Amino acid sequence: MTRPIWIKNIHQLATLASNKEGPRSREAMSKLGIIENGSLWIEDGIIQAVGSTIVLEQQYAARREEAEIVDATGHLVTPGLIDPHTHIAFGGSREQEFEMRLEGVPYMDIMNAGGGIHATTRMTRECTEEEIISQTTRRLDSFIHHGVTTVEGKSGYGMNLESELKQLRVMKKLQEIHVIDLVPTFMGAHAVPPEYKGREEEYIDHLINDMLPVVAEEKLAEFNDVFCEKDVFTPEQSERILEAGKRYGLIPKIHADEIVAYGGAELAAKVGAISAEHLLKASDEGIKEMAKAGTIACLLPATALYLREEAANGRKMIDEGVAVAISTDCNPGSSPTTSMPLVMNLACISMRMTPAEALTAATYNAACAINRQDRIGSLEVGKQADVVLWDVKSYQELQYLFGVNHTKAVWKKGVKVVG
Ligand SMILES: N=CN[C@@H](CCC(=O)O)C(=O)O
Ligand SMILES: [Zn+2]
Repeated sequence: MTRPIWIKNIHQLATLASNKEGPRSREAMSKLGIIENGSLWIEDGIIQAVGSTIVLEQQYAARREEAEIVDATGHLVTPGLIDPHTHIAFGGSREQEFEMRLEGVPYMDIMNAGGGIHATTRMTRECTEEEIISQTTRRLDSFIHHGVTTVEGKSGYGMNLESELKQLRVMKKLQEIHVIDLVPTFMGAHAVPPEYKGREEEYIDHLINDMLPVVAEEKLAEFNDVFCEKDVFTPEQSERILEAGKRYGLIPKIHADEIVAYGGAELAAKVGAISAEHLLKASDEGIKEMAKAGTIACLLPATALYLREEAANGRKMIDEGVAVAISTDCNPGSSPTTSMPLVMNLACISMRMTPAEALTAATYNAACAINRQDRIGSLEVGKQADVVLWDVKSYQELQYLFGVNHTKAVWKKGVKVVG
């Protein structure tokens, strides 16, 4: 039996609790369920009680000696942050491309010349499972130190049956050995591999007929993602791939309208995608359709910054009724960061979201984007005790003091893993 944990005297406890289920948009994104001088009682990895310290002192009067007490005077406590979009399991790195881009070479030109996603695919194919596990573990360690307790991860640097399965199996193993919960997405449609150049439809047939059945059979993924972009997959091809995934129980996600407006947001609404990603160039019509369909916008302001592009219009999306989540997009090319706190800062600075909206986007709405809102994303009785204690007094201060990692302690399923 492990000792209960009682985190008390919390200056500001942002529970993110609400009596309304489902992704939040408009003013619901600003409601953080704040408790001043709050308390959390954690036992068996689960939150047993949430409330003011005065109330929990009475409730647990008979058991206070039993508990390990954490005095959070002067501190903010939030749910563990959730990163709903990463490409975390890969081999190698691409710092020379970073220099090329700084000299002005566009991201897609590098990719079309065989670099970018193709370069990482070559390096990932060459790695053993053990090598990818070791490189990915370093990134997961960095995530947890930034207060992130759950991470979605995509395949897509294999682009053949063997290597796609290798990436997904690596994530399955990491799920067993690392404290972070990893949520796997199949993204065989990250690009058309060079060996299929000019035979795009054949690659799609291969993906649908040979890859999807094995991914589903081995239960290696929950979602199916496509890079719907000019010179990658057209909306029609993307729809075919996502509809095929649905037949295997994989929920659609789409990398949409990142570089050019391409109808990705509209397609996300049409196929019932749980989320559409990037959306820098999403059309007004596409945003409206996403709001109507309940598709979450998963916005990646660190990627926009890194590519020196104008960020997606998060403000407009929230005002139009789209639920917004945010993510690092952690990948070796367009956003090699593991800092969700920085992403929250950028959501405020580059997407004109409020500090409260940024926190909702990195917790509850991020949980919704990976279909986990029943167990994570808010601090409520019965939910997993994924908790972060921050070295600031409020969520406002967390977003204001930007570019700094204020994580002081992290509990994953009630076990202290940082601090
Ligand atoms: N845009 C497509 N895929 C990734 C980048 C992958 C890479 O450059 O390796 C993204 O979401 O940003
Ligand atoms: Zn991505």
